[in-house]
Amino acid sequence: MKHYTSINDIDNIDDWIKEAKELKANPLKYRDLGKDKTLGLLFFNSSLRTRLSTQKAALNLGMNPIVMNVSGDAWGLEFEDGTVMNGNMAEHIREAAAVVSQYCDIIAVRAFPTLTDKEKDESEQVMNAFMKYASVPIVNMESATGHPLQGFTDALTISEYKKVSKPKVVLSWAPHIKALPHAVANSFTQAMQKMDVEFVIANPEGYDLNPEITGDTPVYHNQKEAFEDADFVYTKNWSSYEHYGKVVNTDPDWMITKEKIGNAKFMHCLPVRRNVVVKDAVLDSDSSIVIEQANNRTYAAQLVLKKILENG
Ligand SMILES: NCCC[C@H](NC(=O)CCC(=O)O)C(=O)O
Ligand SMILES: NC(=O)OP(=O)(O)O
Repeated sequence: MKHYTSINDIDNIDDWIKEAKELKANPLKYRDLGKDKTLGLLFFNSSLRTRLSTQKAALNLGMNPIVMNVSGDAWGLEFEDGTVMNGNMAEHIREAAAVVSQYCDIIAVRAFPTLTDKEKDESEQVMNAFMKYASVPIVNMESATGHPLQGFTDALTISEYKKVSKPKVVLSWAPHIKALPHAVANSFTQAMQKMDVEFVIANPEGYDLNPEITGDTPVYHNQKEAFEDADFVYTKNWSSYEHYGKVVNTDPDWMITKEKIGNAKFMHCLPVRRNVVVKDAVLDSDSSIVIEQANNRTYAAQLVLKKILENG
């Protein structure tokens, strides 16, 4: 594998899950694979889990991680071609990506969407510019439309906790005060579509995800109906896709409660706002597997880095 920018880069999710479980059982087995190799992590946005688990994954493989907060610390980056750069942006991505490629053997990038310019977000301008102008492999640490390290982590976690061979998995929208990206929901959907699970999505009217991603997956506008016999309830807020980037509903009736989820396991990528998205009683109960889910971020990232290192 050269780059890892989408769930579509996973050739066989069952094989990947098996390999990630082996890494989790023996995380230092390949500690010489990345010896003297450098992983550069570039953050255009905040992060706790991705920032730490991806570094931990690199360290487990013997790599040296170096981290930069691009927004604020680096020069403002211009992504448009042919512009007269007489505004705020001091450096073009063409030079920046080429230069960082000289220091790093793999570059990982986090860059959220604008949520105002649908066309620009869907063009994955930042991720694609790095792929084009860097000369080393690129890893997506959450881009405008996808969070494939999270999506694969979620598949691994469901595989670990499932009690039946084909569990029912529900992706449920929940309220939030801010307009959030679609990336996590998109990658989770794509990961579930590759797994042997019964997968459905629950969201209010006006919150249907990009139909090109949801495809044949059933979408319910009634949360109760969707939650019937669920084994896993994966919760995430996202802003409207149809009314792009807008918050068109904050109905607290969509918040996740103990009563609603019954015996299902509760999942969330984190960070999560307590008592807005989900009640304390869920997060503080045995139903919640969010901490182990976050633990799995390390092994998901480790497998991705391992596959890229082995390729080159
Ligand atoms: N990487 C995991 C989620 C990141 C981001 N969440 C956030 O921005 C939450 C911000 C807040 O709660 O203020 C998202 O939804 O894509
Ligand atoms: N789930 C996740 O990506 O968390 P961070 O935003 O803290 O990295």
